[in-house]
Formats: sequence, C-alpha cells, structure tokens
Amino acid sequence: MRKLDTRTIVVASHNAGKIREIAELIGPFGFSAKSAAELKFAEPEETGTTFEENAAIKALASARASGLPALSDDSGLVIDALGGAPGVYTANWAEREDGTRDFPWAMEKVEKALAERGATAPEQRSARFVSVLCLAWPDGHTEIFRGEVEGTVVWPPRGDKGFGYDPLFQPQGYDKTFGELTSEEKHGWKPGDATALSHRARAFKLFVETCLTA
Ligand SMILES: O=c1nc[nH]c2c1ncn2[C@H]1C[C@H](O)[C@@H](COP(=O)(O)OP(=O)(O)OP(=O)(O)O)O1
Ligand SMILES: [Mg+2]
Repeated sequence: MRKLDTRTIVVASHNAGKIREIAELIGPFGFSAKSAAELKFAEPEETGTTFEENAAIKALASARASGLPALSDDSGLVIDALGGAPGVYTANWAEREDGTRDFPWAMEKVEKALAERGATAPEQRSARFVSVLCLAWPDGHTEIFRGEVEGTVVWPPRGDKGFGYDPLFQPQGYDKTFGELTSEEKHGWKPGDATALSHRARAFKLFVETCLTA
C-alpha cells in the first residue's frame, strides 16, 4: 500500500461530469489536479473486460504521459435483469456511430431491453452503479478502490442534475434519482464522514483512507 506523497496529480478522465465530481471530492484536500482532457492526452483504448482492468489502463496511461501520479475512474451501471449489462460497456451503449454520446437514447435502449424481458416492476429492476478508482504512479505501481451503490432503474428518467445515466437510477432508500439530487447529496460524503452514497464517493473514501490518511 503506497501513500500519495505529492499534491499534484492528474485526473485520468475525459468525462466532464466525472472530472467535476472528482474535483469536488478532492477539493478539500488541497490538491492541484489537472485532467487528462485538459492536458490533451489521447484517450487510451479501454480493452479490459473488468472495471479494474480499464481503470488501470487509463491511470497508467496518464501517469506515464505526465510523470505524475494519476487517478482514473472506470464505472458503469450493472443491471441484474440484463445479466449485468451494460456494465463495463455502459459508455459504449451511449455511443452513436459518429462517436458522440447520446444518453437519452442510451437510457431508452436500457428501458427497451428491460421491457423485452418483462421487467416492469421495481423489484425486477434492481441495479448497482460501480466505480473503480485506480491511482497509478509513473513507475507502474497501482492502487485500486471499488465503490458500489444499490438501487433501481426507473422509467421515465427524472431530473436534470448530474450526468450520464443519473436520471435513470434511484438509490435504495431514496425517493429521488441521482438526476434529482444535488452533487453534495449524490456524493453523500465529505472528509471525516463515516459513510458515502454514490459509487464514486464510496470508492473515493477508500482512496482517502488508504493513500491520504497518515
Ligand atoms: O455517476 C454516474 N452517473 C451517471 N452515469 C455514470 C456515472 N458513472 C458512470 N456513468 C456512466 C457514464 C459512462 O457512460 C459510463 C462510464 O464509462 P467510462 O469509460 O468509465 O467513462 P467515460 O468513458 O465516460 O470517461 P473516461 O473513461 O474518460 O473516464 O458510465
Ligand atoms: Mg471511457
């Protein structure tokens, strides 16, 4: 287990919504964090079959390109009635032929797949959001943290906060979707808190406890 011994890191992502959330989570720790998007790093091909593999590919690419520690996030929506799909292919499900992302269309695809399987009742629509964070150093060392949050796929999508599939996902115990929660509510965590809500905040809390706390 390696501690982070610098306050300058790269956020190894090209997704604006994720970059904003990671910036919010890391803000109180006084980091200077530039994203791979800002640094104009090429997006590495995500050839892994697990969140862990893809997170490591992205973090190692940014760490080697920058010479700095890099923190990546590989995430997705895992739906039980779809045998775990879209899972590691959650971003691919939103990709149009021209390479642009269309989330309203992706959410309709998810709904069609659930309807085809007759999964209309909430108890047939259980799902979890998964986030795997990887902190990688230029020498190839990696630390991996996984966070998950259980919930239900709703239809129609609700809320215009957040990003991606947020309007489709209602976390267990809440009557709002991630799209209806503020980002503070979605994280459900600040430094010192014993619990977190979102998959990303749960993984981030482990990262803090492992790599930032003395
Ligand atoms: O909290 C979330 N709220 C809504 N949607 C989310 C969330 N977390 C992941 N997602 C979706 C977005 C993307 O379609 C896929 C992750 O794909 P993933 O490859 O990890 O990210 P990405 O390609 O968007 O950015 P990048 O790889 O540059 O970090 O899951
Ligand atoms: Mg990606």
